[in-house]
Amino acid sequence: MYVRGTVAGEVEVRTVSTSYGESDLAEVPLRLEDDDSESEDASDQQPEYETTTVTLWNKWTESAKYVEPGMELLVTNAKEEEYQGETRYATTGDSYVVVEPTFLVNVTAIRNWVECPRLYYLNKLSGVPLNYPVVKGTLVHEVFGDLLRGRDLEESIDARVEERGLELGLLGETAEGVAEDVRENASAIEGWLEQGRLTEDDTETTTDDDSTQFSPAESSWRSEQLLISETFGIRGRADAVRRGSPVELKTGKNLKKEPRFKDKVQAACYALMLEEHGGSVDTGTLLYTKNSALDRNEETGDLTPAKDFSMGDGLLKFVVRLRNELAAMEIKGDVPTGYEGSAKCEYCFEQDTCMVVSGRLDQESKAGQIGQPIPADEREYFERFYRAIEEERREVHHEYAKLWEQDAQERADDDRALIDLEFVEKRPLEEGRWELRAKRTSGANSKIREGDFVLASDGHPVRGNSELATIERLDDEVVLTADEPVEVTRLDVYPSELTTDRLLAAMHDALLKGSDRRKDILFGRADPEFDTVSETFIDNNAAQNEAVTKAVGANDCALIHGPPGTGKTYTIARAIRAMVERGERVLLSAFTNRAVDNALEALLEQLEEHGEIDADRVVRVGSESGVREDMQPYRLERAGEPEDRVETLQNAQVVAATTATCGSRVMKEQAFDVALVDEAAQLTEPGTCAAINLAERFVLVGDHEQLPPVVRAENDLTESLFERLVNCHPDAGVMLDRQYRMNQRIQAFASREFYDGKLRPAEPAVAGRTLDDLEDVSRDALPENLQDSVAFVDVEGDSSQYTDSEEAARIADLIETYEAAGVERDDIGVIAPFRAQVSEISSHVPDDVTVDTVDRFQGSSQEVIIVSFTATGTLEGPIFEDYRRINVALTRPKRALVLVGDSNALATDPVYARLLEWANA
Ligand SMILES: Nc1ncnc2c1ncn2[C@@H]1O[C@H](COP(=O)(O)OP(=O)(O)OP(=O)(O)O)[C@@H](O)[C@H]1O
Repeated sequence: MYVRGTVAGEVEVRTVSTSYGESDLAEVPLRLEDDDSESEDASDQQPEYETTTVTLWNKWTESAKYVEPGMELLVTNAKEEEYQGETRYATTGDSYVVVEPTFLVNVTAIRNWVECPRLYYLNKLSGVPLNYPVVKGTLVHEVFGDLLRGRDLEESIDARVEERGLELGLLGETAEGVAEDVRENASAIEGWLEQGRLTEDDTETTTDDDSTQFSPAESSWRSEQLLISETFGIRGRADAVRRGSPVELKTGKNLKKEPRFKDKVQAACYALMLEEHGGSVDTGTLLYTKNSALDRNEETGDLTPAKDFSMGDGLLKFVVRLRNELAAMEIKGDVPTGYEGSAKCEYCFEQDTCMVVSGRLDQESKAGQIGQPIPADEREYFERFYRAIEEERREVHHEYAKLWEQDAQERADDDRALIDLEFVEKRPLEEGRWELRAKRTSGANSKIREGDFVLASDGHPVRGNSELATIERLDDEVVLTADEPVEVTRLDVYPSELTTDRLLAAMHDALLKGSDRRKDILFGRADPEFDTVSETFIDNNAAQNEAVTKAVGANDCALIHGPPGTGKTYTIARAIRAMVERGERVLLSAFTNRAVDNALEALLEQLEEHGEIDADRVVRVGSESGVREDMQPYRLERAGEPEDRVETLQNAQVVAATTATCGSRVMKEQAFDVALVDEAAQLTEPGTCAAINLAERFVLVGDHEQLPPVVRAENDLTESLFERLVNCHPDAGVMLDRQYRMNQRIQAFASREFYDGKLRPAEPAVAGRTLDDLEDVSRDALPENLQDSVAFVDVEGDSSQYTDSEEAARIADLIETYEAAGVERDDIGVIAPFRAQVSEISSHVPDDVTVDTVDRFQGSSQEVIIVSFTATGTLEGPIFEDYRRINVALTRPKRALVLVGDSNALATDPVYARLLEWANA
């Protein structure tokens, strides 16, 4: 049986004499998890939990040593015991003990940890840099996967090397040289597969097409299997699985008979997960691809590339204990010193880095320290943000847990899954991958978008057959590409730690690699300096001109505060043009792809008008699905001849990419004179650092009165660097105060409430905008209350918390009314606070009316905006969470704004009360 609960007190470890001799045991007081958490009164009352004692025997006492009150503990195959009238539990010979099972540890992290816990920590801090061994390793893995899927070796090598043209170019490698290296490694794989075929007969002949090639049989081989364990709190991707057993590929040599211990540990992690999913694993295989390439005269030892080992119970348990040690340390927020393990520092390749990091952060380390620590306030900052980023990581883990904690319908209702798909077909693609098609049986909403990486499964993303797949098309039908032919009936959002990893690396780089001057600015120890620039850049808008002047003249940084519609994009484009004219290399970045493309478009327009640079010197870095159609010609193709690819990037004077992409290995190799970051108020501090780390000076553009950074946890990440610096260095900032969007009456409330009344229409034509300006629209055809540009429609509403069908119905009527007056449907937008209400309204109104949450409307505008407040009774539930959201909603329309809600409910809040007064005026 499973015993699971929260540790309720101190854990005692002692030694006792038993009939088998001396044994260690640990007694853990555990508050058991309630099995019927669905019980009716669960929401009001803290259910009574039962506290019991669980005895962990022998080696499991090692894990008990890390356990602290409050941590979660899971014991499998436990036995029940009666002790003085009380039910207790104890481990058996078949038990596993898992500390914090919802803390999902990556298999590579466990592998690093067993090598040295400090190495694990260092890798986490700095990420994996761009270097040849890493890229070559990836290539060999890709070719291995291709071979397993039956692709021709030479074809695979050529294609894979070409795909990585850009990275190889940055490393100064040639395609031929790399192909040769990969071939050397791959021949070992091919030879071994060939041998396997002869002896094991786990292949079948494919007779389709005109080829009579052998290919590994679907049933016995599988390449790249994604595994997630809900029991052991481990996840990872096995390189391959053969007859249910893990096969790991290592692009190195190993002349011993046995696989390396850390490699065995890695394979054992996969074995644990395969067993959890119903398999029975008794061997693991490590494939050392360098072995067969060695000259037999030079080397002695065991030259066979493939080394099998038997997967013993002891090893599997050891692996779980390692994982427990790591998870417990992370939960406690401790930093490993290296003393936890037995690695010898003098043999470690990372010794120097280790000592430098330890010295700079003044951390205890087995390797010792070198150099002076960074100042105390920077160390405090490091610790604070490290903790915040780790909290964010925990939230990603909770997203994973929802894959099994929520049922399919709950996931669908949460917009995290598309369920009930009808599988249509699987089609092999040329490269050995598969195209999968499925029909949607409902028009349900979800967060899943074209280009996304998702978990495609035949029913359950963790327990069923599932695979990572890319969404190629998403309409009535879903078209996916994947490595394995899953008969997909369900898609789940794939939670990724990539963003978290990159935040950590960006923070690390800012503090440990940033210049002293940069850090003086970031920590408020020095004031930003500006050169005098006398040129006039924009002659019809003084604030914009000042902003460009500051951006161009800044030695350190400039901050442009741009309320809605004030020409941020235009100003950015003008500033970049001026920088380019001065011969500077510029990074153009933003939180979203959309903002990057908008700014790029505005820049290209300006450059074209002034014939200043040829468009070849502008490069957009991003994925094919991320970059807007009309910007595709500027997108940097990664595949190709290495030298040519790298030249295209290095020659670019303007490089445009999202801040997330700025944290990629390729972008981290780039250097710029200046980084200009749009949507900076929506970025966390480390998120902003990812971009500004790459440049000598920086310009941030944003509006901290609109949406804050998107983070899952409530902590230091919720305030943007932009906002902090605006307060810390007011002289470096300029506020754009003339808006080109809203008619006078619409902007009045937002200006007064959020911008000290400073926001004004840029021109009389803007101030006097009405629906009458639109072709074939007459306001006279509207009922009187809608003739004004701002109207309030009072709806009592229903009592549901996240939806309001009465409001939805009234909104559908309003849309009809506007249509009757000549307004086009696609000129109308509807904003609601919750996704549930978005769905509700969508089901009432025609498809071509955009209905969405505030988040999706940020950065765009519309002729008519209707806002659904979805609140009745008291305003206890968060309607728009915070006022910044309502600011965004109110500042989207150009000509008409209609607020729909329950006036009695709204009047209970002072800001909404003022809003009502304005709307009803
Ligand atoms: N100085 C200017 N003179 C004339 N038109 C301008 C000027 N500045 C901006 N505009 C116009 O105002 C409109 C809004 O500008 P832009 O798109 O740059 O705004 P924004 O601040 O980026 O908007 P958002 O708040 O949506 O991010 C555009 O049509 C732009 O051409």
